[in-house]
Amino acid sequence: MLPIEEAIDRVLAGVQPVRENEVVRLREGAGRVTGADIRAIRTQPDFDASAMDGYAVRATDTQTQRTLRLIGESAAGRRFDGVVGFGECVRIFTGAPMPFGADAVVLQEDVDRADDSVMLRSSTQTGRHVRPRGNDFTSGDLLVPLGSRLRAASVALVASGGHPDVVVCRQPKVGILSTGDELVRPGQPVGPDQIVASNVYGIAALAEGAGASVIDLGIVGDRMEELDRCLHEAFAAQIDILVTIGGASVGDHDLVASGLQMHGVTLDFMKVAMRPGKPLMAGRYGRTRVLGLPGNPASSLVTATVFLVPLIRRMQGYEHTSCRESGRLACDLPPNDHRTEFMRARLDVTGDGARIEPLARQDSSLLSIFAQADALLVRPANAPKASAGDRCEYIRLA
Ligand SMILES: Nc1nc2c(c(=O)[nH]1)N[C@H]1C(S)=C(S)[C@@H](COP(=O)(O)OP(=O)(O)OC[C@H]3O[C@@H](n4cnc5c(N)ncnc54)[C@H](O)[C@@H]3O)O[C@H]1N2
Ligand code: MOO
Repeated sequence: MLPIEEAIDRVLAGVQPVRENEVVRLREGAGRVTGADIRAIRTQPDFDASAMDGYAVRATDTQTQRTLRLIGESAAGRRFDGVVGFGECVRIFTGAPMPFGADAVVLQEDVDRADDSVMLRSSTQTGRHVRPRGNDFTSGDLLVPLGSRLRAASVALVASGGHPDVVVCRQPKVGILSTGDELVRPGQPVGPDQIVASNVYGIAALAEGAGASVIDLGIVGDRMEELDRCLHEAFAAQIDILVTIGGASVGDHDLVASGLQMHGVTLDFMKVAMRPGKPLMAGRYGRTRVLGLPGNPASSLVTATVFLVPLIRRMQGYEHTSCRESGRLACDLPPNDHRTEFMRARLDVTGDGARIEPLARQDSSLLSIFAQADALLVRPANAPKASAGDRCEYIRLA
């Protein structure tokens, strides 16, 4: 059986980022990867602006004059058109353009006012409480470089730079095919001996969270002709990654490995030294990467977290695909065998760092337990017994 690190390396080997660009509305841009350098097409602010509510003054005047004459008002969106002369001031509000002649703002808390007379309690200096033109950025400045994931602040920055749309890389396209005679869709009548196909929902959520677009390719029964027809349709859909669920093990009805091979998929490996998720296939069909995940719900979610998410990240150009963090065990653990174990666990992050405690039941069919887990505690292959307080690695679950 292949060690997990080697299996991950082999899945990621030679993966090229998707570099086909498309233009999306900015509201759809969050989480996407930029396909070009994004430069400002305006200057922000495009005028010297007040940073406070108060009075726009000529700083030098305040060295000699403490009483100034109020000659108008500058509000955000509606500037004062005149010029501030010697001994004069203008009422001003945060974000409003500085009037010509004025070069500082005195806070309203620091004056006494009687009608058109404004009495300053102290002098001020040039530039005080003024945001100069271009304080944030200037037209032509690089706002977000090519290949960056657009976060909340970056989409706001791109908007501020004057762009209603943004050039992004096409998302990696993942097709998910569920296999098994026993499966029906949620909401459909569940016959005797049938269960609801649940894995596709969890895996689609993981894939979309990692930045992919997902097509649900449906459910295929345990018959070779049916599987072959579905694979044909799947590859015709121009997907970057095909994920199959179930039928990956050694039972008489586990047809996926032979079905994939008959269809022309080159399988690189079919088993990994991990728990859960031992029956795991990886291969290629032309430029499409193929992952054959096991059917047990926890096994499929763990293998998707460990293999599919990094593959999607690499296809978006991320070098760092591993999301392991370090914490301390909350309890003792027995020695591990030759399979790296991913234990569904509770995470408690306090000022002293992360404490991590595996949940009591680790059976790979238990979605109710998985849904309570915050993290996967990683027990390396052949790890000796460990004690509460020992360092350990974990993968935070989204
Ligand atoms: N003799 C052996 N038996 C098994 C081995 C082994 O090494 N020798 N490996 C076991 C391990 S480990 C796993 S994991 C499972 C994986 O088997 P498959 O990938 O072939 O999965 P299935 O048999 O199709 O299904 C297993 C289980 O999961 C349910 N399932 C399947 N698809 C879905 C779905 N889309 N949503 C929800 N649940 C699903 C299915 O009904 C089964 O209960 O094999 C062990 N056996
Ligand atoms: O390795 Mo299987 O994934 O335990 O259930």
